Amino acid sequence: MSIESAPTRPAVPFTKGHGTQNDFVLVPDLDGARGLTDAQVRFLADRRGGIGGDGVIRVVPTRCAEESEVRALADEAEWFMDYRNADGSRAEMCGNGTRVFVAYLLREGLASGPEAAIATRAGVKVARVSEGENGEPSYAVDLGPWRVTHADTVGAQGYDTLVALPGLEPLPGMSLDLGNPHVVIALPDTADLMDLDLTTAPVLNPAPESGANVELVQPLGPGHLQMRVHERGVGETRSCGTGAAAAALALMTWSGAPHDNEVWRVDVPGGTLHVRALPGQRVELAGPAVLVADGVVETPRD
Ligand SMILES: N[C@@H](CCC[C@H](N)C(=O)O)C(=O)O
Repeated sequence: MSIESAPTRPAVPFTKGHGTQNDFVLVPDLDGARGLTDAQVRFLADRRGGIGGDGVIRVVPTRCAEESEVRALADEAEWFMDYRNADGSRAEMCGNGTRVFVAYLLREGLASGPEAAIATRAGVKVARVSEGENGEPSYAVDLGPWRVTHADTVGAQGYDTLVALPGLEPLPGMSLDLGNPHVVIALPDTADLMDLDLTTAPVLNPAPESGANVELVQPLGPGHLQMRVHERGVGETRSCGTGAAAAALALMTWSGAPHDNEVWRVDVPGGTLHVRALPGQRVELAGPAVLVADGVVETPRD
């Protein structure tokens, strides 16, 4: 095949952004005509052959979403965060992604703020932007309802899963639903969180049907914890917003029950997040969002 006759590769505009270094490639699809194949998502997320990110977010009108349950949200939220993990799989929610998505909408004049409602596969989420302590914008997102997944079967401590990690005895974990699935494990004081090998996925027993994001946590003091995470569809990431919320809620639950408006600081390798237990079994996540670059990339077709 001559170079002249090589098929053209679709040119895709993108913005690279991150929230506490959980990084995303955002692709505007403002009339819903573009779509993204799994291969295009994997290419965009590829750190060597593509742009690089833990996830890919298509910015698309809610009325153009493929899923009818999402289209039904169009009256409440104009824009849909079509979230895909780096392996191409679809996720219901991404806490850090919601902040970056709203930062993008505001920058592009697609929303006016200070409050913006966005559609996700786990319902409508409302974000409020304000000036953070460092003078940079801070985004607080009502992540909506949460629950301990196996509430009917759990023991007094709420453990329902055993988690195997390289070099450690199996540890008990608690499953939580934040729109997407999480298993939170409190590490013993004797284990060094930073030393854990998360290059392979922790093995869960029983294995959840749709997989899970796994958070390893250690309390650092009252209302303060540190966490590492292995994300479903990605691998270890430097932060996970819904994971930070799950971790804080698990610790609140283990020490009784969350109090209304109780706030926890969550330190992750990529920065710091704050989690607030809202009245009515809801939860809020607050943190930064940064847009770092814009460009156009030629992608494979499929
Ligand atoms: N990083 C995200 C979660 C992204 C989706 C997750 N990997 C899943 O498959 O559920 C966050 O900030 O919440």
